[in-house]
Amino acid sequence: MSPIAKIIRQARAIPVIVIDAIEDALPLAQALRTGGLSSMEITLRTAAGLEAIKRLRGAVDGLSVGVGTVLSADDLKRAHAAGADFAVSPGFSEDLVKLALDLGLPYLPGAATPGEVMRGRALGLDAFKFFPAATLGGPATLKAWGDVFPDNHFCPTGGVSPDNARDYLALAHVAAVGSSMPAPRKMVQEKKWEEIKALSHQFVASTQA
Ligand SMILES: O=C(O)C(=O)C[C@H](O)[C@H](O)COP(=O)(O)O
Repeated sequence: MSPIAKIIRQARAIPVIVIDAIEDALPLAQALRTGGLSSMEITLRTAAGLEAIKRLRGAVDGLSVGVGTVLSADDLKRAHAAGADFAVSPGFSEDLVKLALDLGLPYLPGAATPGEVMRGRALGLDAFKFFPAATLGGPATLKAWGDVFPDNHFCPTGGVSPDNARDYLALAHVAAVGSSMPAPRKMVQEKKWEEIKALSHQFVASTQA
């Protein structure tokens, strides 16, 4: 199993974070961790994302900090330099896969079709983000993928909630689920750390058997 497959299998529940204010990084990370989460994916959708990754490097015990919305080689290089533990893209790019391998950065590209999974496998990958999961057919699509890619590890993201997380995780090749549910952007902006802690608990509970 590759390092990224191990990371997502261990995490099981991955919160996808959009952060606007850098001073929110630490209290947010602490709320997620206290809520039982062991990883977070900080997207590069905002300027504060990269700085948040830098600040959180090794800052919260037991919390691995990944980077999300990696769209370019530059994104990947900057995230690596910032100390990201892993990187995630919404889609598939051979160039990014090769760069991540060169950098030695555990990398989870998105896959929306079996063809993309096959291209990733050809480069030695064994783990993929299935995005956007709900609109691509949800657990039913991943069940069909499991018949042909039983040795791969998937992280469905997009429309995942405590109501359907178990439907995904019941599939052996689903290693983890990703969701913005534990820390909605507005709630982070309003610094509602107690609510985020409670939602994190709820998200974690929904991923347990
Ligand atoms: O930013 C990225 O790199 C993405 O891939 C998108 C996020 O993973 C989804 O937006 C989360 O989806 P929701 O949990 O339905 O809000």
